[in-house]
Amino acid sequence: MSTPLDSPIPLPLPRVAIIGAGRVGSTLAQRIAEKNLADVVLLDIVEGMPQGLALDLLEARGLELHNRQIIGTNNYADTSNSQIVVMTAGFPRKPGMSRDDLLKVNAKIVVEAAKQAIAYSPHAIFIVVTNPLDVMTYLAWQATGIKRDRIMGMAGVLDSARFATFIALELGVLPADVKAMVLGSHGDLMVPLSGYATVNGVPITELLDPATIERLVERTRNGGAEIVKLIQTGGAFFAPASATSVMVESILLNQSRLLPVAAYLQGEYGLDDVVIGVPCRLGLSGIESILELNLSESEIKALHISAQSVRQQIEQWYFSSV
Ligand SMILES: NC(=O)C1=CN([C@@H]2O[C@H](COP(=O)(O)OP(=O)(O)OC[C@H]3O[C@@H](n4cnc5c(N)ncnc54)[C@H](O)[C@@H]3O)[C@@H](O)[C@H]2O)C=CC1
Ligand SMILES: O=C([O-])CC(=O)C(=O)O
Repeated sequence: MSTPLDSPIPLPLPRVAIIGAGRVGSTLAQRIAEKNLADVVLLDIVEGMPQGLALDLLEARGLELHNRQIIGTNNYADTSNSQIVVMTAGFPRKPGMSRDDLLKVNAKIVVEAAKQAIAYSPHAIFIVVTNPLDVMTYLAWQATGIKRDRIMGMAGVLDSARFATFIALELGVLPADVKAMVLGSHGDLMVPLSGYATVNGVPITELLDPATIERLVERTRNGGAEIVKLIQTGGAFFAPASATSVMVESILLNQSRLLPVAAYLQGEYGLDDVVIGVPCRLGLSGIESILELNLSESEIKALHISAQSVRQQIEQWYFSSV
């Protein structure tokens, strides 16, 4: 006779749907599978392409020693009951463009795709990656109608990783020893917090002079454009995929990590009805809490200027779409 212990009910494997199987989406699929975090459904409008990428990733499974399922599809029904939906569908910018130049073309794609995805995964947590990031996250939140703790944008983890990289390169220390935090919108008005950047707990203000820190801050603000200018045909995707996978991991493994995440604010930092990067705890329920740091007057001012630019973009979109 079997007991419940003899025949445990198999737990459903976590599933992550990635909408948009381009460079960021497909690299993220690889990261998630190889970190053994979840099964992955890669969806794109281009026929055959996500299926081909999924097959390619499957053929690497035995070599990479994981056993995660990877499905490529053009059909939202295949994304059903995903725990997380990551939105990477849309156009990347080309040299000379700002992220905001993508607003019109990507808004339509993201709104439509978010509506389709939520219909099949009504309990999913959404992570938006498509640019312009903060506005796309706001529009996806509206399109899905889900609570604010279940929707967020990826930008701060990437921008902070870039800031940490430039600090590590400047000082010749291990990147893993550098911790940095970048808040605000994902654009020229982002707010790198130099006072919170440390090398194993030692503030960088003790290690670098103000002019050098300002140079590294400027390089961070320009980090995406620097890569777009070099690649020419699109933007960064390795580090963006890594940054997104860190968020996915913190949610699925309930790590409750404190990460800079684009979140819908309701009064935090004196800001309301806008999406902007702030420190959040990420766990199984999505955004568990938003941490309000004791920022200096100039940092708060910079955050508000950043939020104002996001608001203007949101208004511009609604104005042009009525
Ligand atoms: N938040 C961030 O820090 C970052 C944001 N990005 C943004 O992520 C987006 C994707 O970048 P890449 O992967 O490099 O671009 P990509 O061009 O390589 O991939 C985009 C994919 O979206 C697909 N797509 C377009 N319309 C679609 C629809 N309606 N439904 C499903 N799929 C659709 C395309 O067929 C393409 O495969 C861009 O907007 C880019 O600016 C990229 C890097 C970092
Ligand atoms: O720069 C871009 O267009 C892509 C992006 O957001 C980034 O790499 O930070």
